[in-house]
Amino acid sequence: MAPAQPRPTLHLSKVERRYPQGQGFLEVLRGADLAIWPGEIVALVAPSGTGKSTLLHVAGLLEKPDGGEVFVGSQPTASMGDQERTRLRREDLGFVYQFHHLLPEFSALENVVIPQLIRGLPKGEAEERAKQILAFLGLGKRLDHRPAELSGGEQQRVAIARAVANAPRLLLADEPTGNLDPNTADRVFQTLVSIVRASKLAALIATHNMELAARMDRRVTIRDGLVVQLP
Ligand SMILES: Nc1ncnc2c1ncn2[C@@H]1O[C@H](COP(=O)(O)OP(=O)(O)OP(=O)(O)O)[C@@H](O)[C@H]1O
Repeated sequence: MAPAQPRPTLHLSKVERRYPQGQGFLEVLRGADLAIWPGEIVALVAPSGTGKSTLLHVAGLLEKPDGGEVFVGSQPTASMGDQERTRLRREDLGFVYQFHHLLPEFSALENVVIPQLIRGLPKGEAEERAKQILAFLGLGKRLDHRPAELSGGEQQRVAIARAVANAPRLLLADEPTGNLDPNTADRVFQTLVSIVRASKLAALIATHNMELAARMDRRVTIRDGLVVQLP
């Protein structure tokens, strides 16, 4: 039997997305194509207002495309129902945002454990895994701290730990270091890359920081509603 063809972890195929504007529509994505392969870290470097968040929302199955298809692995998602999309999002995708969105009343450990419990993992296993990931990210001594008792960089590392705890296939990050000073941003970015590499994930990371973008495997931008490769 012929070996299975390798597939991108994420494949946006001719994706269209438009929003009502006045009498007509604002065409934000007009047939955007993007494939991200296992283990690849791709930077999305797009000027404000060109559709970066729209692309991340469509890739993250938070918004449905108005045309085209979004494949997560081999699964086409455009015609999936909400329940199935939620399941796929929970199992296959991890999200990191500019502001960490941690649960303020829970500890660092609990913030990483809770999404795993929601997915159905036994508590002991979820805690063990959370401890390992937090230790890998240099937070082994901060397990019991609540978000307000952590520095900005530490909070963002907890958010990264939470995003990878369910062993997603794809990590989507929107300005994950945008809220941090340059030195902390650099350290957080390094830990993000190291955990993505160690877990053999694929990642799409939106950033305005060209220095960080230069250290990723590939850079893309959005031009006239299409995804364009940058040098
Ligand atoms: N729900 C919506 N309804 C109407 N227009 C929208 C909606 N969401 C986004 N837009 C418009 O679509 C365009 C692209 O928005 P998007 O948020 O994707 O930009 P962006 O590149 O992420 O910008 P930034 O970097 O400033 O966040 C913008 O002109 C925005 O005003």
